[in-house]
Amino acid sequence: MHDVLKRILARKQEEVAERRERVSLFELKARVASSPPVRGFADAVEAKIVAGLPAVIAEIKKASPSKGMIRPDFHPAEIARSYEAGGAACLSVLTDIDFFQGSDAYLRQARAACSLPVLRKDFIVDAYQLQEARVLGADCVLLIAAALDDRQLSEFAFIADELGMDVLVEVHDLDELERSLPIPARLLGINNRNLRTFEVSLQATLDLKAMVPNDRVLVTESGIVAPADVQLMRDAGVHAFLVGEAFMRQPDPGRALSDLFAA
Ligand SMILES: O=P(O)(O)OC[C@@H](O)[C@@H](O)c1c[nH]c2ccccc12
Repeated sequence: MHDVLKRILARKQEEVAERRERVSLFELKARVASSPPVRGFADAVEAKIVAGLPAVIAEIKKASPSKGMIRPDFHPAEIARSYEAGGAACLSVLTDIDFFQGSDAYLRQARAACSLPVLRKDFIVDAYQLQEARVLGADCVLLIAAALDDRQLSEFAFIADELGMDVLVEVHDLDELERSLPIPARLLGINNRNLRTFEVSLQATLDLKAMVPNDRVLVTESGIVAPADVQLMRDAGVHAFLVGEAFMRQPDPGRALSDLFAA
């Protein structure tokens, strides 16, 4: 069993060092000052739930380390418009280059094409990436508990908040959940995929659900592909979903979204 997350994080440290060479933190902070206002990400998720609707964070993902190429014919702006028409609450855009074939440009293109709030889906290991996310137009960032120690988690959540962005804290097991609860993030993601082994089980959400306080919005992440999966989550009282692959494999991703959540 090789630890994929470890490899991704090692490479990410190098990538951040390279980026910092090209654009200094000083320069980046100047760009933050002239960034357009954020769109409320957590607000958009909560608005759907309050209205009795599923809150779907629809992901724009070309490829992944576990699945390889998912969507060769890949046009982020078109996908964003399709998701918006299909009823998505928000978008999630992969920006990691080396493992997910993502790009900062994809986030910019997707956000410019619609009015939905956007999550920068990447492996944040350095505060530099938070400034970068804000400049790119991210309305929310992902903080992965498995990738960060307690100090980084709280520090990065604080900085994201200062930059006006919402935070989705992601956990996969009880230890990570307990470490994440002191973080005042409104959105708590339970990843059904273990990022070290890529094994997926919706049981992860069901097992941890009872330990999530009511003041957090629980987002179930990964492996939601069929109406039965959606029903299982609804029966457990989970109403926010992060879904990528199931939509990306269909010609019309927004149609796939409304079909999956129609029942
Ligand atoms: O394509 P799926 O199985 O619907 O999963 C989407 C999303 O949950 C997944 O891409 C994801 C969740 N957490 C992550 C962290 C890094 C990279 C990717 C992810």
